Amino acid sequence: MNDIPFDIVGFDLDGTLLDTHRDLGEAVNHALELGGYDRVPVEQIESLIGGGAKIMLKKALDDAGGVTEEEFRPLYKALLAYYAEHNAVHSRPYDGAIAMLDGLAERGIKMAVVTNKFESFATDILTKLDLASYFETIIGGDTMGKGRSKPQPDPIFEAIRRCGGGPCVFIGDSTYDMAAARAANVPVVAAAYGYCDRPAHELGADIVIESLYEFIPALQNMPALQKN
Ligand SMILES: O=C(O)COP(=O)(O)O
Ligand SMILES: [Mg+2]
Repeated sequence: MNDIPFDIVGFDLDGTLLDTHRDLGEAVNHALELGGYDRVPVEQIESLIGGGAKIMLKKALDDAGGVTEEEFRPLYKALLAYYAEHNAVHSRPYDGAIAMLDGLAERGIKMAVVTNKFESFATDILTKLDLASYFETIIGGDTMGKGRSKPQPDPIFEAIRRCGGGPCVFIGDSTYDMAAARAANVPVVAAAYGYCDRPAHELGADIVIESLYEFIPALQNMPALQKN
């Protein structure tokens, strides 16, 4: 029986379902080294995650002094090539993720991933971690076309559509997620354990959780704020 007031749950990926910062950090460091810059601690990369790989590398290079568009392009290409080969070396679901996904599946909830990663990377990682089958659809930063990724609402609308419609709640860890969910008019939960580019309680979420074990209990207590 479904005891939560939603039929659809949309998930951000990096910093929400999966701890991916080490693999992303290694990819950034690969590009930094190629450009002749010093490596940075992978923990430092966390706050750069959320807007996709391009923004992550841009921010890392800005911190290192900045580059021209011409210098940027080959480094970005190198990052993507490296990440394609090393995207699930250290990346793992957060504690409580599997039990939570099973709990939602038992309730007949349709689940979707809405990430700013490239769709192919997201699908590849979730497949390698044996998690892809939980999801009705995986929508990446490139799925909807240019200018239509989070913080735009488009990928959330598309996820709801692909899940057959119905009341939806979204969970994410960054300002991109909060803005996208607000623009799509769906309630939103903040993952305080993630890479929050702002303190979790300042993200403007309806609810803040400290671990994925808290997610289903939080949903049970959440009124259906919106029928889509
Ligand atoms: O890789 C990123 O920067 C963003 O990914 P996310 O949308 O899954 O957090
Ligand atoms: Mg995220």
